[in-house]
Amino acid sequence: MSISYIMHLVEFRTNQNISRSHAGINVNTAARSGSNVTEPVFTNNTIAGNVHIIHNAPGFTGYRTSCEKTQTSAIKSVILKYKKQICSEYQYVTEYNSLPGEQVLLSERFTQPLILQKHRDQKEREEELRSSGEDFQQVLSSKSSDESVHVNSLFNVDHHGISPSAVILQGNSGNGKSFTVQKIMMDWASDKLYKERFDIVFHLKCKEINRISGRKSLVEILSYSCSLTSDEISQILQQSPEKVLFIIDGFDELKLTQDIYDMSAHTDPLQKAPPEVTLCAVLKGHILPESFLLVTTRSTATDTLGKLLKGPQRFTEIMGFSEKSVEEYFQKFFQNEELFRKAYECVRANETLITACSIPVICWIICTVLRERFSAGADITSGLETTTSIYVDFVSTLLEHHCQGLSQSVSRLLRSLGQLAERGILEEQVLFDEKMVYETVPDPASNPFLCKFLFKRRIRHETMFSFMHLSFQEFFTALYYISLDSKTLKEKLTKLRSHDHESRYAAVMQFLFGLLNEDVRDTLKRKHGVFVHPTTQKHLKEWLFKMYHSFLTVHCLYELHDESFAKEILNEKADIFLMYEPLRRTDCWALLYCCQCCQWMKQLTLHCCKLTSEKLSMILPVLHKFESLR
Ligand SMILES: Nc1ncnc2c1ncn2[C@@H]1O[C@H](COP(=O)(O)OP(=O)(O)OP(=O)(O)O)[C@@H](O)[C@H]1O
Repeated sequence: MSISYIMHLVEFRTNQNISRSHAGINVNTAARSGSNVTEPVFTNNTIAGNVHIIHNAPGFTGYRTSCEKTQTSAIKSVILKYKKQICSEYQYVTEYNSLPGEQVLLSERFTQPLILQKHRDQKEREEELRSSGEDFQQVLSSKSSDESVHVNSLFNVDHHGISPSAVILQGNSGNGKSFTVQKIMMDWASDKLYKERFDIVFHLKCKEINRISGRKSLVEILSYSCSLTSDEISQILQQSPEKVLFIIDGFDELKLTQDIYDMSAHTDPLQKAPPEVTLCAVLKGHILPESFLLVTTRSTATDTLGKLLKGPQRFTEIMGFSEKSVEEYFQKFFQNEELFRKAYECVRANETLITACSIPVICWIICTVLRERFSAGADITSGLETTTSIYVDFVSTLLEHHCQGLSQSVSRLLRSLGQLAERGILEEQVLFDEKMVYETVPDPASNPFLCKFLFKRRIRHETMFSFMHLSFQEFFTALYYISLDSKTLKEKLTKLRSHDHESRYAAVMQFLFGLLNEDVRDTLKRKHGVFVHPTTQKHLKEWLFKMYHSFLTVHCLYELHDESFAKEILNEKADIFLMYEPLRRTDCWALLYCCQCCQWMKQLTLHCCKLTSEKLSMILPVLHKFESLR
């Protein structure tokens, strides 16, 4: 028998006794029951003879032999090669719409997200979920000043002088966990991060581990996911386990089986077991207890992870982008000052979108659609993509790229989310208890649109769920309403309005019109099997004729983006626009779209702006900008 790598410890096991020794200089052997050791021959790395060998037996603390010293430099060169390989692979990102071979440099995209190192309480959560626009940015920036943490200090000692063995990095879907992991890998491999701290960093993706079949050891699992051979990995793990970092991405996606609780603890990196059992042995600290862990997860699986993971643990959360990071992202994306300014101003003038931009994947969607518009030479004054279309793109992106093995059909999932969202709006809730969620959504843990929180309630924990932001709750309500027949919809809207939720009602109405848009309707039907009920479209349009709320009308028309209908409505209802309500800066796009559709609207708007009440003056700089773009 020969083994191709040096063993630090070799166990020769007989049926009766086990004797251990440290290889290289001092090896004990014993015969199998009833037989002899048949002339074992030890030649450098080769051991011949009728012997049974178990690698890396527990208890090994690391002897440094002269032989090993030469291997240390061999290992160094293996790690160097590994780092080079990581750099060449991780320097690029493949975007969701990339064609084969199309890639973007990570450095041209990556923008520092806001990472907090604390659990927020119920009040703080509610505040984040309900605020929007400038208020929302204030909420974020108040946290960024004193509670934010940089990736390079994730493993630093705390004020008790304790450094964590395992760091949890929680974040909502699309908030940038995998992207941050890619950046950490890239920075480590290029010696910019954790250089002294970790000799080696392994990156394991849970969704890939799910696809591995059969029984596998840790070394085998690692060898599938990186360029190193099993032998190289074994050597590295044995050399200095306390300098090993495992980054495990997407714990929420790991398919856990009963085996992880039933199987006896295994401690050997070469012992085979179902892949999830092997991985959990690493998480629990049974295998390589001295090593370090960074595990990313959505909030829906954080409690399970916390129970499995070895200690001391540290909890951190990716909050997404602050206002400054959104601007930086746009700048990086467009790499052209004029286009960046145009795009950023567009988004800033839309309160809902600028708030949603704290979710990095939304920034990517918006920049991508705007770039397409710009390159097609679209006239910017015709407006940005509608808010609804961006939300639909977001839903499609998460369903297509961030969902593995949904337990139900997409249309059912969306419907159940809509029912939960509606109930929340009627009951004025943004946080839902478990009972309420399980009554409507069958499998909330695997739902990428829901977030889960644990709150301390006296001596217990309480689990609550929410949408990523109140605007998503409003969007999913509208998505549910749009497929109802006109009679039911009418009842629902009446109820919504009578609950005195004027701003919720207005937001749902805007999304409803956005969902009526022809392109959006087509996407929903084609991709997700969601149909607009035939009677509903007619009902909603009729309703708009009767509505006496000038700015809600303008926003609904903008979301619908049907020019001839907009003209018809505006001419019909000219009288309601003679009395302008106070303008907000965020009304610009909708207002300008209507100005485009109807000449008198434009004159009226400019006339009103000349009246310059304090609020009207807020809109002027933006209006002038648009005028100059013409
Ligand atoms: N820090 C960032 N800088 C630039 N873009 C980012 C950043 N974070 C995320 N993105 C963009 O958002 C997209 C989604 O991010 P990512 O895949 O990392 O989310 P995630 O948190 O891992 O989601 P999930 O939990 O669904 O797997 C990325 O493909 C990228 O376009």
